[in-house]
Amino acid sequence: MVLKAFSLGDITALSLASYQPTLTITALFLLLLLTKYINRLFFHPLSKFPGPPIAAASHLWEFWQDMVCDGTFLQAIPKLHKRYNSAVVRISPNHLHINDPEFYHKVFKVSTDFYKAPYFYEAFGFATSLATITNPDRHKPLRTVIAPMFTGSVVDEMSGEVYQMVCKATSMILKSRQRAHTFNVMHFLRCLTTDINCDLIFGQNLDLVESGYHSNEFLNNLDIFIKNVWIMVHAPWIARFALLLPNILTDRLVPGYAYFRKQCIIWIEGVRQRRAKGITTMENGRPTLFDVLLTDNPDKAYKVPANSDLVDQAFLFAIAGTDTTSMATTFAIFHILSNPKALSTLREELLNASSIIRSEYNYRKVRKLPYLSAVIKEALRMSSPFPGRLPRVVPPQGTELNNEFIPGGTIISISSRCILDNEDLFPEPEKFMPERWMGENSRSMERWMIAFGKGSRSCLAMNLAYLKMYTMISVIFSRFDLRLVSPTGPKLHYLDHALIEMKSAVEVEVLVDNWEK
Ligand code: HEM
Repeated sequence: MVLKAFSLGDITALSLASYQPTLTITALFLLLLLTKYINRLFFHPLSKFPGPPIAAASHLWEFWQDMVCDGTFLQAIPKLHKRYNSAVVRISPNHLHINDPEFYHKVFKVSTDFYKAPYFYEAFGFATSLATITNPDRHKPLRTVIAPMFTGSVVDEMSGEVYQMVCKATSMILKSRQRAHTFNVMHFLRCLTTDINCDLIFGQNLDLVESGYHSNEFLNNLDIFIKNVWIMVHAPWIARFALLLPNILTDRLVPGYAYFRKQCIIWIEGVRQRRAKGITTMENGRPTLFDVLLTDNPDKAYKVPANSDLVDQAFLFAIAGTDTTSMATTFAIFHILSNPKALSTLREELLNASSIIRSEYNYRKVRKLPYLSAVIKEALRMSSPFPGRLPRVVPPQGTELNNEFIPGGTIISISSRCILDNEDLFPEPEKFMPERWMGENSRSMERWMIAFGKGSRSCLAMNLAYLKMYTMISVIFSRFDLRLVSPTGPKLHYLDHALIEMKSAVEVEVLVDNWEK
């Protein structure tokens, strides 16, 4: 009995003694955390701005929207601005979201001193690419080397080839139509844009259209990568760590990532091997983007970088050139087919222009067709493939909005959806109205065509994106009478995964092939 009492007392005393340091450390840690949260909530320079207290105190709110609610940031943001009745809301301890169209032009302009935010751009796993470099002194020279590949006149020269690829692709629709009367628009356009893109960037054609536009490993892995993109942003150390592991483990940790890098290495190696044989251009005499990137250019102080930097570049162009244009064009096809008036106006314009579309494709003239141009702008407005945060850092001297000072170093975001759905700029924004880009307002409206961004970091390949969109839409609607099978509702659903991830599949049926008649 004595022994038992002694043992129990002793054990309790002993365990308390051994737990004491752990308890003290835990208590200290919690106290530190609490002090940090209280400081962020009440004494931080951004505490004067409204927002959910959880967002002010920790990164949990942003994490919750991205990871747990799976890319619902876009829906949550306008609600916050409404709830707090403010153009500025705090969405993270050091991050403000701003809903003010004029302020957009202060940030997204040529020679801006609001630079891209490293926490975001460097986390995607291709940190030295043109789009993700945050340091302007490294970005500007690289852009000068790549930009000549995408000028208006260079892109004009590609129009014949792109037209041929689009025509061939539309013929494949008919072949597949013999098996099934409908086709998945997004899937078809992704295969087409991937073929065009790989040709231009690496001089290699994946032949996705030719092989009956079946899903392939590249597109499957692109889907997987985009689906999991927020893991990279919220836990960037995972990607860094994953890269040190064998590919099979990397793919477990950040799905799609290892495949993508491996595929980029194969493409770049293909260009290297061709060049080693003395062939420095494609058959059409034009160099590919990687012919340019694999050549020192002393005039522009460009030296071919390390292989990992080239892979980053390939990674960016493989993603940027594929889903962006196909998504915007899917939106165009869906909305045209959902609006009988838009469909008949477009068909009439294209019918009258058949000499510059069907007989001999003249892109310079096609891109001046007024209704087609308005349709494309409206589709870009309604889709905006990069709809959410494109965060920038406020320059050291700080900035001002509505007489409120925002200190230097603050991260700010202006989601393009907030501008493109702004009722003052675009009345009844949920409606597809190409006419809003026409008539006497058309020039002033250009200021709000922000789907490609604006300024020094705007889309480098805007001309190419337009070429693809004009050609795909003009050929498809000249050639076919189509019927929308699904969705039959007024909206396309998508999630914000930095790039949009489509949730609605647009299914269309070919009724008549007008070019067969
Ligand atoms: C409808 C189609 C497209 C849209 C709406 C679009 C939109 C954008 C936007 C908004 C940005 C700026 C992103 C930011 O601020 O972080 C951007 C950058 C960029 N885009 Fe596009 N894009 C499209 C197609 C393409 C295509 C087809 C390519 C390449 C083949 C491309 C290559 C790039 C590159 C390289 C940048 C980085 C430019 C820089 O920072 O200097 N884009 N794009």
